Amino acid sequence: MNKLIEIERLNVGYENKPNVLSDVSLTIFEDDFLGIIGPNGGGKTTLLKTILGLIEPQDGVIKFYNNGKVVPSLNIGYLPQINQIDKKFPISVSEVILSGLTPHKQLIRRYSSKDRQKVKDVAERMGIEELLPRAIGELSGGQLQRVLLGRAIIDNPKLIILDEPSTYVDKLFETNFYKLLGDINKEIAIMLVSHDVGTIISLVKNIACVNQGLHYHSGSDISQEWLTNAYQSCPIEILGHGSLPHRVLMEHDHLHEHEHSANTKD
Ligand SMILES: Nc1ncnc2c1ncn2[C@@H]1O[C@H](COP(=O)(O)OP(=O)(O)OP(=O)(O)O)[C@@H](O)[C@H]1O
Repeated sequence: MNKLIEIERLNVGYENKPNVLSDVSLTIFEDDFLGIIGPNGGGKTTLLKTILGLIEPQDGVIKFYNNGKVVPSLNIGYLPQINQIDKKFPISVSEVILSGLTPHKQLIRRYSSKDRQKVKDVAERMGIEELLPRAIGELSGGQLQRVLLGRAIIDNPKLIILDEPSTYVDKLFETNFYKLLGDINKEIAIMLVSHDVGTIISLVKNIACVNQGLHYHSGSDISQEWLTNAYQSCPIEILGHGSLPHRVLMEHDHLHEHEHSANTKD
């Protein structure tokens, strides 16, 4: 399987908060569906922002690949936490989706009729065609999520990164949303941050637990037993609901997490 992103020995921190991520290594594959779990303040968003180039690491390497060859950058779609969106901003659904077509995602640009057709196609796929002329302030949380997902995929990215997409969203909506993600994952790699472990473990192909360090679980070898172990070494704030898939737990080593688990809270 081809690599898409390779992260080696990453150290990331802030001026007043060093060592948010310590010695983190991770590989994301071309058809990956990678779940990112971990406690509040464990560094999940920091990891996403570093991959997106929004934060400069103190140390370490991030390599991007296209068809197995190293490239300088990658087209990545980002779906922010919904509470980061200012719903009072006077902008329509179609404008939000269109803004996903610009290199720096700025809002002002001239768009062609081809661009507008792309918006229609994406909206159709997301099931939100009727919402296109509406202002984003009029939307429900679930509708807004679809709009943001449309914005994230419109530019044919190799990877989309979703930060807690199910926050404030009802269960029926969530099920449909995850179906949509499964469909998108046939073409695009997905990195999904969630506290809702119960839901994501039935969806993802691999899991990384981020708690200053990173522990990688390949192939979703996840069970109730795994969850108990993970909870000890990578405490997860909100445990998921619904039934867990029963898969065989493979042997794995939590040493790295234990090394870092002492001082990872805010
Ligand atoms: N801009 C910043 N300046 C200083 N410290 C920051 C900044 N952003 C995050 N932090 C700190 O870095 C740590 C990791 O934060 P981060 O948002 O990456 O965690 P998280 O795992 O995404 O948390 P949550 O699950 O609550 O979203 C926290 O202690 C946080 O307070």
